[in-house]
Amino acid sequence: MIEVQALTKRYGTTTAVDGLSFTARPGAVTGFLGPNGAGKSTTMRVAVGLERPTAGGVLVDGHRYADLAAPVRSLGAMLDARAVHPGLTARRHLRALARTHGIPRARVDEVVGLTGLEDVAGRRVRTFSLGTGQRLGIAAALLGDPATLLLDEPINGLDADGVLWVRGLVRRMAAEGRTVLLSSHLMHELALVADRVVVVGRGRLLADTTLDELMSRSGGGGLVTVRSSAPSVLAAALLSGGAQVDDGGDGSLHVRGVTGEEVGAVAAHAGVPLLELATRAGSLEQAYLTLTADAVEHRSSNGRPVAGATR
Ligand SMILES: Nc1ncnc2c1ncn2[C@@H]1O[C@H](COP(=O)(O)OP(=O)(O)OP(=O)(O)O)[C@@H](O)[C@H]1O
Repeated sequence: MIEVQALTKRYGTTTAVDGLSFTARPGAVTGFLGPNGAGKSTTMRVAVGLERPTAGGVLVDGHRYADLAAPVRSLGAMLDARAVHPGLTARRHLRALARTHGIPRARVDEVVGLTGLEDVAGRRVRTFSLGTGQRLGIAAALLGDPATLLLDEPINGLDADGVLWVRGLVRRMAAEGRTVLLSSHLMHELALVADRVVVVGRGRLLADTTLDELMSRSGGGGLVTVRSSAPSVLAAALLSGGAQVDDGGDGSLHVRGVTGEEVGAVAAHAGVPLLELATRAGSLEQAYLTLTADAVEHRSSNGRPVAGATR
């Protein structure tokens, strides 16, 4: 379990994390989401004792990282997959880590197997692709068979196979009862894997919620377009049920605040035959963009956040 408690971290005049509190619980994948510069990496670095908090702190299974009896067995972290000596082979790198932490050599072969690195374990790290390097970073995080796994942007730069693999791995880890905290600046990377999301912007908590709750904030799951032979009767019935209704032309209505199923049920109840019904998904991304709109560091001239902007 990871408990972030009123954490503040300042670098000179920059406040990277600003009174942040949330808990990542065992048996679940917690997505840690926020635009570039939101403070995710800083929070994770504090969790593993690489940074000293300005105020508050992070507890791992009830203890500060520095006070854990066997830190790598409690918490496995991948913060920067490139932080490996490029001249070492993957296996030598993992063996060196294992030796430092008193982990048996046999565990190295286990994590090499778990991360699909068998064919490249004898190759020097400098020859690795980004995706293979990420796998090695995750292998290192798994060495101590930790109860909590902390991965900073593990999906960044992976190909489709790699993305599926990371998703499968973290789901398995959570199913085994482990705590998984996974950061990303992209909602769609977490949408299929996270049980909960903690959304941060400019170091502050913006939401700590389930994906369903987040989606419902954007207006009941998106837009439903419905065409019928009696649009005004249907519009009246939908409005009286609390939906937002706009005229879409051609006898069609644009409906927000209800699901497609609910529109169908209202139409049946009102005795209005439907000619067409379409729902538009993707509102989770919209909910996230709306939530973080004020926290994005880089904007285009039209005031919209620039997709993929970096610091
Ligand atoms: N060592 C440091 N010295 C000064 N400022 C820092 C340092 N580390 C981070 N910051 C600043 O703190 C803020 C939060 O950075 P952080 O890397 O934690 O964000 P992030 O959410 O992980 O973003 P990204 O997705 O870009 O990695 C940024 O404004 C960053 O420039």
